[in-house]
Amino acid sequence: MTSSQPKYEYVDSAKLPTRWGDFRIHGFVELNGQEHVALSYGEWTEDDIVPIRIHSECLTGDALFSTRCDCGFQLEKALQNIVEHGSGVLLYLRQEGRGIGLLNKIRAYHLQDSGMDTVEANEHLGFDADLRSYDICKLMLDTLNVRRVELMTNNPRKTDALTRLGVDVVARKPIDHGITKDNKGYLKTKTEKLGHAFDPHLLK
Ligand SMILES: Nc1nc2c(ncn2[C@@H]2O[C@H](COP(=O)(O)OP(=O)(O)OP(=O)(O)O)[C@@H](O)[C@H]2O)c(=O)[nH]1
Ligand SMILES: [Zn+2]
Repeated sequence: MTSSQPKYEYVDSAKLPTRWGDFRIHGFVELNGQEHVALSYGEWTEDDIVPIRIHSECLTGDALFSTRCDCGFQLEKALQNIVEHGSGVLLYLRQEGRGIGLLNKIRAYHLQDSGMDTVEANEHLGFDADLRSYDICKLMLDTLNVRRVELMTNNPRKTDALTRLGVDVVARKPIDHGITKDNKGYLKTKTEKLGHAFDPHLLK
């Protein structure tokens, strides 16, 4: 393989009506076969600031209604925010379990059931705390003609990654939805060990 070969490519787009409004879905694939999607809503020009969310796959939270994390709540809120604003993009990255995969996340949950926190559990299994890469976001945003964004996140790594990729992150919008008795400890650990920007009053 030569270094000039693209690592990812755009595949196709289609309509995607949702509970909140009519989105379009855009498919992308990495050379290793990993598939990702972006949802877009409304219209913009390349000078506009577009609200976006980079969402990491969480089967348990996004599809199975888990309250162990905040993912499902954030996903819904992001789509609602986009429709309310009238335009925006959700990048749905298939990086389950912060990149360790679904079954390893279940192993990590089991360790957390016995008292470890989310970072300790990853490390016990031989993984770094966070293995995610955001490089494909650049191709996704370029394909959708998005240059300037308001990023919905509490995770400063996402802001830094987009900025390094040449995306103009004009603002960050906190997304503090879905704090439950089951995930407060997890969110506190994210704040203390992973640098997430949660309002400490919300986690009391
Ligand atoms: N390894 C591991 N992954 C987890 C755990 N709980 C949630 N995840 C994964 O973490 C990812 C979501 O990351 P979060 O740290 O919740 O949030 P974030 O995406 O970094 O930040 P926000 O943009 O603020 O939501 C998803 O891929 C989840 O599957 C856990 O205990 N262990
Ligand atoms: Zn989750």
